[in-house]
Amino acid sequence: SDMSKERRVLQYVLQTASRGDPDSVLAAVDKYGREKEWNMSVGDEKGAILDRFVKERAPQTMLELGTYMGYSAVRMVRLLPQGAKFITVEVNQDNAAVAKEIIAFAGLQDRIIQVLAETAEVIPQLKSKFNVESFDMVFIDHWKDFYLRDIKLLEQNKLLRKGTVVVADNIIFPGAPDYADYVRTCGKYESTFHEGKINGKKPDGMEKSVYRG
Ligand SMILES: O=C(c1ccccc1)c1ccc(O)c(O)c1[N+](=O)[O-]
Ligand SMILES: [Mg+2]
Repeated sequence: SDMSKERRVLQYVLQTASRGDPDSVLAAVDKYGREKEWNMSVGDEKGAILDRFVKERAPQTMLELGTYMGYSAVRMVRLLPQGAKFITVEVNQDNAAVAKEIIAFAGLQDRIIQVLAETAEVIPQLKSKFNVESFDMVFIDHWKDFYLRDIKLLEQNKLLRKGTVVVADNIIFPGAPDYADYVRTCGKYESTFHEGKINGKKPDGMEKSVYRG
């Protein structure tokens, strides 16, 4: 069968970006998405907001739910201090394989732990399997109807602590209304919405929720 869209993006990155240069990798994914085929990476507008959150929090431990092609993993790890621990979880084998190549091309393979699993399965194992006490920051960007289930799993497994910053993509499109309602009204988070368009046109945004501990 012919190449998947994700493989076409990878080929474009390998042919046009500079090895070991994360910014050129991000620019290539964004350019391909703008000029050729849209892809569901967080992109440059919401990505710039994410950059600011990462710089402000400077997390030593970070978790991402939903690697996809590795765009947001590259985006965030490029801003982390060298010793930081970054774990990203993806259930789709083909996309995880593309992400592995994009992350390696960006030169960040030694700073990213990729896990191929369902998030509900791996969240309860993170402390034991990956020697994590708790996360300073979490980025949620996988299936929208799993957001609420998984933030509750993170709470129950004591993986959040006072000041943990939880950022969730796609609050408007495709939307995660039950998640947004929960973080805004349960009393455990200081939650704010940050508007950011998809591909410069489609209204969307991310929710930033700081755990009160
Ligand atoms: O689900 C979609 C989707 C829905 C409909 C059509 C295309 C993609 C999507 C859209 C934008 C995202 O940022 C994103 O993370 C996702 N996703 O799959 O997780
Ligand atoms: Mg998304």
